[in-house]
Order: sequence, then structure tokens, then C-alpha cells
Amino acid sequence: MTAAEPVQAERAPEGDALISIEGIQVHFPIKRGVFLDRTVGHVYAVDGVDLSIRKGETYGLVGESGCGKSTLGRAVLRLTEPTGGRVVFDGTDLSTLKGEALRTMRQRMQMVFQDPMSSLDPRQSVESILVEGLRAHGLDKGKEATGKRLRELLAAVGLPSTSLRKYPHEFSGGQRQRIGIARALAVEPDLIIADEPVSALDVSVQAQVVNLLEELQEKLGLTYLVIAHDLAVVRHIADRVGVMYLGGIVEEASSDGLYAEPLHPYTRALLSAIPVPDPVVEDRRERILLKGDLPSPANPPTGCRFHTRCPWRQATRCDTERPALREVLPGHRVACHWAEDIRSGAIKPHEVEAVLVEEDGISPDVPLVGPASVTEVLNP
Ligand SMILES: Nc1ncnc2c1ncn2[C@@H]1O[C@H](COP(=O)(O)OP(=O)(O)OP(=O)(O)O)[C@@H](O)[C@H]1O
Repeated sequence: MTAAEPVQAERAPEGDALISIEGIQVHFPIKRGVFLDRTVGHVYAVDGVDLSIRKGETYGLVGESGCGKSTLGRAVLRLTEPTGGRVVFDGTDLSTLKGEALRTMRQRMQMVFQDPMSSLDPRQSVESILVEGLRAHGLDKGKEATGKRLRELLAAVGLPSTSLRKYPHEFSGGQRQRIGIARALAVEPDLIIADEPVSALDVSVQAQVVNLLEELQEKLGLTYLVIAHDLAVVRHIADRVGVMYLGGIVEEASSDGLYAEPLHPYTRALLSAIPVPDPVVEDRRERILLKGDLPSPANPPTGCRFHTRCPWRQATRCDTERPALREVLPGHRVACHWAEDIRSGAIKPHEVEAVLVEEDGISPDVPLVGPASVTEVLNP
């Protein structure tokens, strides 16, 4: 199976990378027929992602719902089998591992999920939830040592040891997420993939959990891949940020660099949606209203995936040639043919009629980008 269109990205400098994701693809088959035995197309959920994360670093992955963030996280751990590309963890290509070797490597990579209530078994006490993880990795070393380890884990996430006998429903959302984090820490991982770790929590509790993740990172030298749709959360926690759109990374930079000078039109649109507290700045700042939904990953637009919604779109290169992710400023990579011209102002934004995109090529009567969708650019 091949991608809709291959594209060569410039590799991120690996340096002391703990994990390198190289051209990873996850294409889900779309099955039809009475016995679901006919493959009539593919959902290109992740379509050629390259990124690497250094030891001790926090990498934030952001993008709209459905752009492939969770699938990418699962593919890294091989919870979903990638259909292309490879993941190199601490120098080992994970695709070469099987059985015991894969299990041992997986122990070093743990996941924290969005909704602690559904990721914790309601019939299990906290003690058995935590012991289960230890046992699965052969780290259950007698009653006394295990009891000590469990108390240490709870203390690390700010819960009293009396929590051990309780059940998930007896805790608040924030406390449950602390249990989810303790479960991940139980096996002493190096990398934690946190998929929307605070988005199910009250705003007042979000900061506490983010602070806990930061404290644990400092104490234990952890490396994080934090997946979130909320740019504010990622800005707070991440050293570097990757912005995803329809299965690919369109921009990657240090957190400060990205927020100070977003270069990709999609990132500019995302950031322009966040209000600025200063009324003078708020009045003058660029606001880009993205109209139309995310096109279907079963039938992604040709060329640049974002061209159907892009106010800087240039015919016909954007419609036909998929831009590679390339370094435009030091450490700042952008997948846009015109990044330099947009940055200098040589190319001005314009109002565009969004191009109609047919759903997965199977039901052409369902437009995915609403008719008469127009991208407005206010105060350009
Ligand atoms: N098992 C699957 N089979 C088919 N399609 C899938 C499967 N899992 C995910 N998808 C599709 O892949 C695309 C990416 O989904 P994914 O959940 O990775 O996106 P996301 O950016 O994490 O969104 P959200 O924040 O809503 O979870 C979506 O169109 C989704 O419907």
C-alpha cells in the first residue's frame, strides 16, 4: 500500500534522540461487502510523519480532532500496527522486535490516556490496578517490596497510601488521572505518551496535573510526547511543538519559536483563534477564520493537504505538489512551498472559495467542505 502521494521530509536532527519516528504511516483499510472482504479504499490517518524526541524533552503534538494524533501515538507503541515507516527507540528499530523483546522495550514506553474513568477498570482496586502493571513486566517482587513500591508510587503522584484499597469511582477526575500516571510510572518507563492528559478535567484541576507531569519529569528524567488539541496546554508544557494536519506534520519548532512566529498558514489560523488579553493588540492582530471542516482522511486533497482552506494558496503548485517539511528558520520546519514569501509579506492572503472535496471517492454526493465555504482574513 502506498501513500496518496509520497513526500520526502528533511529529517529532524537526531542528536541524542530517545525516539525517532521515520516516515510512519497508518492506513486503515475501508472494507465493504457482506463479509467485509473487499477493500474499497483507505483512511490515511497518519501519512508519513517524521519526528524525533530527545531524552528529557517534552514534544507537544497539536491539531484538530481527526488529524491523526492518537493514531500516531498508538503506532509508536505498536498498539496499532503501522503500515509503513519505522520507529527507532534508543537505537533499536521496534519493527524488528517480537514477543519478549518487544514486551521488554514496551515497558520503557507507557501511555497515559485522556479519560481516566474509562482507562481504569472500575472493578479493580487501586492496589490491583498498580500491581497488575508490575506483574505484567515481572516487577512484582514479594509482598513487602511491592507494598513499599506502591506507597512510593502514590506519594510520587500526590495521593495518600490509603488510596490503595479504594476503587476508581471513589476519586475525583484529577485524582483518577493521578492513578493513571502512577500506573504508567509503575514500570519505570523512559518515555510517556500522554494522549490529551488533561482535556477531560476541570480547568481548575488541569494545571495541577500539568504541574505534576513537569515535576515527575524533572525528578525521574522522563521524556514526554504530549498529544493535545489545546494549544495553551501544549505551550505550557512542551519544549518543542509539532502541528498536525490530515495525517502529516505541517510545522515544527521550539515552543517559543512557534508561538512567536508561526509560519504555516494552518498554524497561523490556529493561533489567531486565541484571544490576546491586551485590547490594543487584540484589536490589531491578524485573525484568520478557518471555514469548512477537516477534509476526510479517506480522500485527502491532492498537493498540499491544506490548500482547500488556505488563504495563501497559489495555483497550481499548492493543488498538485505536496510540500516537504523543510527547515525555514533554524530548528523551525515548515511544510509550505511559500513559507518565506508569506513571512516576508511578498504573498498576501486572499479570500478563497474552499474547494469541494468528495468523501473517500466512494460517495461523491457528500461534500466534506461545506458549500460556499470562504476563508476570511480579517485585519491582514
Ligand atoms: N481503527 C480505525 N479504523 C478506521 N479509521 C480509523 C481508526 N482509528 C482512527 N481512524 C480514523 O483515523 C483518523 C484519525 O483519527 P485519530 O483518532 O488518530 O485523530 P485525532 O487527531 O487523535 O482525533 P481526536 O482528538 O478526535 O481523537 C480519523 O478520521 C479516524 O476516524
